[in-house]
Amino acid sequence: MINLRLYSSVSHVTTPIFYPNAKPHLGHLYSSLLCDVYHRWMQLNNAKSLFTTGTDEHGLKIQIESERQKYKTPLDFVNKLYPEFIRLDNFYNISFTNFIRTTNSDHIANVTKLWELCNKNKLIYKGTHKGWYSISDETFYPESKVIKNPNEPNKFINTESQNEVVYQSETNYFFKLSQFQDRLIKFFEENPHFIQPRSKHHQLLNYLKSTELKDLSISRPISRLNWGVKVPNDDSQIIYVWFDALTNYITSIGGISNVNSLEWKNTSHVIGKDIMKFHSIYWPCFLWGAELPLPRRIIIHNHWISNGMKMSKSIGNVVEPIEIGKKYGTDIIRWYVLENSNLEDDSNFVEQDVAHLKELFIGKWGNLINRCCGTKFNISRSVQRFHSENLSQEYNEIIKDDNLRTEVSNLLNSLKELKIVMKEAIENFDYAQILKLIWPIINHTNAIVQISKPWERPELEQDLIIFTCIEVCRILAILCQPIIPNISEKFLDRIDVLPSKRSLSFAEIGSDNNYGSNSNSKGRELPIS
Ligand SMILES: Nc1ncnc2c1ncn2[C@@H]1O[C@H](COP(=O)(O)OP(=O)(O)OP(=O)(O)O)[C@@H](O)[C@H]1O
Repeated sequence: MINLRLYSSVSHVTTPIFYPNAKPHLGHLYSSLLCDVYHRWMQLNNAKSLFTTGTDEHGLKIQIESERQKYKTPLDFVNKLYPEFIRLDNFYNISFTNFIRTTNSDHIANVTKLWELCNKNKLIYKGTHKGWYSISDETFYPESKVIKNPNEPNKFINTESQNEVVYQSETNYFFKLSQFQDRLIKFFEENPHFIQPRSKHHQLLNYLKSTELKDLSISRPISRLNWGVKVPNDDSQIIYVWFDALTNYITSIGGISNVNSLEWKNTSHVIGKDIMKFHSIYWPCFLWGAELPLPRRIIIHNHWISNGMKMSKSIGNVVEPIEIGKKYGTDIIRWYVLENSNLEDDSNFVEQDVAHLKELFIGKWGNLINRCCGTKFNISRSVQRFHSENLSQEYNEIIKDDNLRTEVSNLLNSLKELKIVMKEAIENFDYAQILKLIWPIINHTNAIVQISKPWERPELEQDLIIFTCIEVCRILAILCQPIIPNISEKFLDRIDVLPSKRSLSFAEIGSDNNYGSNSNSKGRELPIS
């Protein structure tokens, strides 16, 4: 049991678990970043926050790739590749709290248990399955979605993902998915926020209303697929990789016995649109089939594109995130990726824009802090003098210039507005909206230093202007910790903000009455270079 008195709330966010069939790329980093910012924000807000990621290690795609690369067993193959995902996370400060590997024994026990619960409820039966299977997508496609491959006339592809399909006929276990069609439609209609963004909710609802759900094959004969969890009481069949993979979300909260927990009720699954059918249709039905509650919601994001196609391990059209992070800095990439994407649209990676962003960080934001830390000023004295939540009287009395007073008041209003927008935007994973508001605030603060020339003003006026500008820098650095943890830390260190005063409650004007003690000394390093 969680002691809620210690926390303002409880939250759990998950990335998809990724196939370790090759090294991760920018797309994987994107899903992880969306979750990391949410998780860090929750923690900054004093919430108990869990963050699950991991690797989906079973299935035909892994089996085939491991054979192709001449590994002794698929386990040897995934053992070699799963650390690459952890390496990427560590490199980018992705602060997951739980890493699930589907080859772990506790996970396998959960998959077996979920199967048994669905079976007990008479939702699983044995039958013959004929159809077009895509190994790459690990799914069957209906005849209507299969065409000849225009480049290789002897082969076939499906029209959804364009990946190759092969015809298979075999004995499988089936899940009675068709029974859940009306319940799904009703649930989506009554819970329009379960699938976000709204466009995806409508897309799924339209699909469900126009397409008859067929029962789903949820096992493969061991002769075709041997790398996976065995069907309980039938050693000749292996459980379908999606039934296995989706269960990881329950493994991460401590297993099926914990699904009535607050963590589960507050779980947000973040996924790419390529896997929305599995999460939005199959997953709720598997859970209902076992009489288990659903998570809070599913957040679906679009893709990073390269050469006009989804960036993908199998195609190889990828941006290598560690290389690019070494070149520009991980926080610059974190910011770039989040500022140049949104859930609704596909995004293109443009390296020139990353270089430009880095210049902005150094030339605008870093420079603003350096200016305030100049030896002509005294941040500590300014803070001692003016730390107060309401400075309007001081501004009226000390700053005689009407124009400057108006500029300062507008600046402080945009800072307040940012905090309000941030709360809602983070809840909706809409980070670009926040980041676009930050540069105008920095530019505005720089302009105020430029036009007011505090170095030419009497001490009291100078201190008030410096106090205002450095408060903007301090508050922005506190608010941006979830997005750029390293750079924010450097900024806050540079102005000597105590580690105990970096939580969200200190992101208010005047809330820290004691910082900047040594900031205007000569010889202090630049915050970023
Ligand atoms: N181009 C992309 N843009 C955004 N997210 C992506 C992208 N590629 C993968 N992802 C993330 O990874 C998930 C899929 O993981 P997976 O390991 O199957 O990646 P993949 O590169 O598409 O793999 P493969 O090419 O082997 O099919 C997506 O749902 C999404 O969360």
